[in-house]
Amino acid sequence: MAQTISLKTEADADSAVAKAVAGVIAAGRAAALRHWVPATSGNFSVRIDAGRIAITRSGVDKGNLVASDILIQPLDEALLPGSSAEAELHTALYRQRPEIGAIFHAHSPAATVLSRLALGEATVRFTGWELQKALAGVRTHEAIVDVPVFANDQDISALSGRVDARLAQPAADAIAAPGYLLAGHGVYAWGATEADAARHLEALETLFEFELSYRRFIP
Ligand SMILES: CSCCC(=O)C(=O)COP(=O)(O)O
Ligand SMILES: [Zn+2]
Repeated sequence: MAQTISLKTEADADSAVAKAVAGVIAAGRAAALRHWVPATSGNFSVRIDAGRIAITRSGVDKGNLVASDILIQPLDEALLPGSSAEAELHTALYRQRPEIGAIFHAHSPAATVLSRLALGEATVRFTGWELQKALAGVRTHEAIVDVPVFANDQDISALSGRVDARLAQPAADAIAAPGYLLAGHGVYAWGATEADAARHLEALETLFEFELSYRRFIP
């Protein structure tokens, strides 16, 4: 009996890994179809369990991922060889927020351009858009939703520290979006599940496009 239980537990663990890997592959393909991850940019991760994530290797085409392009990264260990250049931005967030199940990073034109325009404001603030309601916790177009903007940095540990510090102190008068912008670089979005992270990424990308268009008409 004990042997049967142990085999079942191993099978469950294998299936959790396979499900997370499949989720990463699907997220990369979906982003590539939208032209959000040009030239190997972007990185994608899905939580397997409390202590592990599946995450894309560095430098691979995120639109054509195969299982060997994905690493199984323990959250309490050093980054594996071949890790994404930005893996620490994923692992730090998963460690701090157990409710996060997936994190997707893209280099879409709207996120990359708007983040540069908004760097001086430190935040992209949305209000008045019905699509805001696609973001967790937003119930009305009248809500005020903040997306923090950070200066880009090649020192990912330093950047990760700044992201963690700022996300820990959201504005009292706004709802914190499930994502942030890196100026001239792209967007990070997350959710409790892969589907939530995908919806958040799509909603944020579209809201960035709205905002860019809208800003052309206002002084
Ligand atoms: C070619 S884009 C420069 C690196 C980057 O910003 C990115 O998102 C992809 O890096 P990775 O190491 O995860 O492939
Ligand atoms: Zn990037």
